[in-house]
Amino acid sequence: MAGPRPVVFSGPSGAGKSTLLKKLMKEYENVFGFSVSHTTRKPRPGEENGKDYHFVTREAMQAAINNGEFIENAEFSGNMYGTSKAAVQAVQAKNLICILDIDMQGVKNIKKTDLNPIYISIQPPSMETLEKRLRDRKTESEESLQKRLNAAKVDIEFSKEPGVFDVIVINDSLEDAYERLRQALLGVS
Ligand SMILES: Nc1ncnc2c1ncn2[C@@H]1O[C@H](COP(=O)(O)OP(=O)(O)OP(=O)(O)O)[C@@H](O)[C@H]1O
Ligand SMILES: Nc1nc2c(ncn2[C@@H]2O[C@H](COP(=O)(O)O)[C@@H](O)[C@H]2O)c(=O)[nH]1
Repeated sequence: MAGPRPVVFSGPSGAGKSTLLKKLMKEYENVFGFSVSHTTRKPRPGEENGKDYHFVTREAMQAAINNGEFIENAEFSGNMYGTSKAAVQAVQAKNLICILDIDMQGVKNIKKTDLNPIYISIQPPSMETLEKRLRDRKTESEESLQKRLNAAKVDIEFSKEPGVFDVIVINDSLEDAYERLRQALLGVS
């Protein structure tokens, strides 16, 4: 795919990917653009269709996958998620650096494509902190929270595999983590 090298953000649910990438895109709005994924999960308060996600039904998403419209897709915590070719192309057409926020399965699948992104893992300082942040976010049912915490344990181990990620940022203090991210991506602090 043409254009500057995309950036993949991955890491456990609740690690702080959205928080960090929103901060980055606010500061560098003419540099980065977000690849708006599709999902079958219900919108959270404040989330906008077409901005945070394309919120779709399972039937519509499966039909689009079958039609070859997705670069990757995955089932996570009981919902479908996926990156459409159109989402990435829309960012690249503006000559912006495309940012993808995807789970571990997405990382594995993107590695089989020719997208060639920089892979960044955002990790929590501990499982206890992760659980607290997810609970305090108040977006998940107990069932969804437990699924996300179980997935997080696998994700944390995956992130330790040599060569999977180019950069690992531990999101302890938000300001410190942001500075490390900015340094890694732009060489500025
Ligand atoms: N460094 C931090 N210190 C304290 N709280 C934080 C920090 N970073 C993020 N948070 C908070 O933790 C919660 C989870 O962050 P966020 O939603 O960005 O995670 P995420 O990795 O994008 O999760 P998901 O994968 O579920 O979308 C949010 O309520 C956010 O405000
Ligand atoms: N494989 C993909 N994973 C995705 C995509 N968009 C988001 N995600 C990941 O899903 C979980 C949960 O997100 P949430 O918004 O419900 O909290 C998180 O880890 C995201 O990174 C995608 O297109 N493909």
